[in-house]
Amino acid sequence: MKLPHGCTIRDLTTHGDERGNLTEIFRLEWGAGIEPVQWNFVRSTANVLRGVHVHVIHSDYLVCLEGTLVLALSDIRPESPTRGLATTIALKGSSMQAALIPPGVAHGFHFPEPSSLCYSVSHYWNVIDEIGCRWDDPALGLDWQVSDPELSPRDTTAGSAAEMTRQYLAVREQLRTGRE
Ligand SMILES: Cc1cn([C@H]2C[C@H](O)[C@@H](COP(=O)(O)OP(=O)(O)O[C@H]3O[C@@H](C)C(=O)[C@@H](O)[C@H]3O)O2)c(=O)[nH]c1=O
Repeated sequence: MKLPHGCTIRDLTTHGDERGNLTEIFRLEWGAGIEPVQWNFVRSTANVLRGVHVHVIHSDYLVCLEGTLVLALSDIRPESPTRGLATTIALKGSSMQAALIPPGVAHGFHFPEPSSLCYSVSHYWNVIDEIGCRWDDPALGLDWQVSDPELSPRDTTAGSAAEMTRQYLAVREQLRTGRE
């Protein structure tokens, strides 16, 4: 499966015994492309959809611990070799994988069943870095296979993918010039 440039999916090894099981979900030495500063734990009820969001600053590193996470990715970076590439991948708690999403790759999470997600970020949560759009805007190129998901108020009133891209580029430029 082709992923947007810089995204990775890593298979994790689960060690089972009579008590249950244990899975290492992150080691710095794996070179996963992130040095986390914050970890979040998220529970979602069935048919919740979070996103679509894109970040200018931070990368996300996520593992579905229980249930199913359908991860949707859409590359909005104008300079990316995979610009416009969009795909969906099912990550399962029963066979854990870790996904890395770099800045500029718009993403959404759909949970078809009650699910738990653990994710870390490369930079502390900052509302400036929370840019989003309507999850079902056709311009994202995503084949969600979802109807009428549960959304947050913010995601329900989000604008178009074109507006999200404009905002992403404006914030990126603002941060670049602010650094100079
Ligand atoms: C993301 C985040 C939220 N919050 C708070 C804000 C709010 O009160 C509550 C729920 O936040 P949100 O509605 O923004 O959560 P959510 O819609 O799940 O936001 C997440 O969506 C996925 C798709 C991502 O890409 C994440 O980076 C993040 O944007 O938690 C924090 O305190 N720290 C955090 O790191």
